[in-house]
Amino acid sequence: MVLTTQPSLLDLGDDADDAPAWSLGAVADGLERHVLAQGAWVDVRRGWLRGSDGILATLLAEVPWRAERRQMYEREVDVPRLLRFYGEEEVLPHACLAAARDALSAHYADDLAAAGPLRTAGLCLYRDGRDGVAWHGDRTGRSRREDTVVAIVSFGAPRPLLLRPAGGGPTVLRVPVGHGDLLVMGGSCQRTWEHAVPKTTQPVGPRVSVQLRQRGVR
Ligand SMILES: O=C(O)CCC(=O)C(=O)O
Ligand SMILES: [Fe+2]
Repeated sequence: MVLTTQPSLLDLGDDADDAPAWSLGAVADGLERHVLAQGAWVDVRRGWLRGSDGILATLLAEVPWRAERRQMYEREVDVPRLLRFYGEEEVLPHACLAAARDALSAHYADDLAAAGPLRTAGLCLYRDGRDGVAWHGDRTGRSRREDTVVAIVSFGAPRPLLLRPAGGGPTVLRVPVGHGDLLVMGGSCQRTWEHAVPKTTQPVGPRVSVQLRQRGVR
């Protein structure tokens, strides 16, 4: 009798050697929870998505990245990162992103129950240290009033994601995220805390952030 091994359902990528080009670990495996004040929490799972360099190359090449401008007082300025938002009906630019979204929706089902699974994907490309995102909460839509889960999968050069209480104060949490790391903000985090990815003068390669959100949250 010949014994064969069943490939894991999550080893979905294929390359010439028949080894998976990418795979997802179990979400719970090595997940660390940081409990913050006022009903907020942040979960971190390092190296969740294996094969992240190949995924980064695909995302850099195939996502129709767009530069945006934003009104800042009297001036219009460049948003310091490139963006592409995928609504819930759109096909995501890499199969791993749909697998990640579905695995996270299952893992966080209790937290998501009030408004349904993760459905949209906001992609940001930080080209180098001159790109970043200033302090903010993701408060457009129902997250202004209600708890939500925002899950971020990162590819490429790690950049620190910082958290501080809403309205200012010292940084309480600083988590470098890149290379397939997962960071999930939950509970009241978008209302009661702020997050940022500061610009840096250090030489740093590109990073892509994929933010998975529920319907009606930006
Ligand atoms: O770079 C990140 O992972 C954070 C991006 C972010 O906070 C946002 O786009 O709302
Ligand atoms: Fe954000």
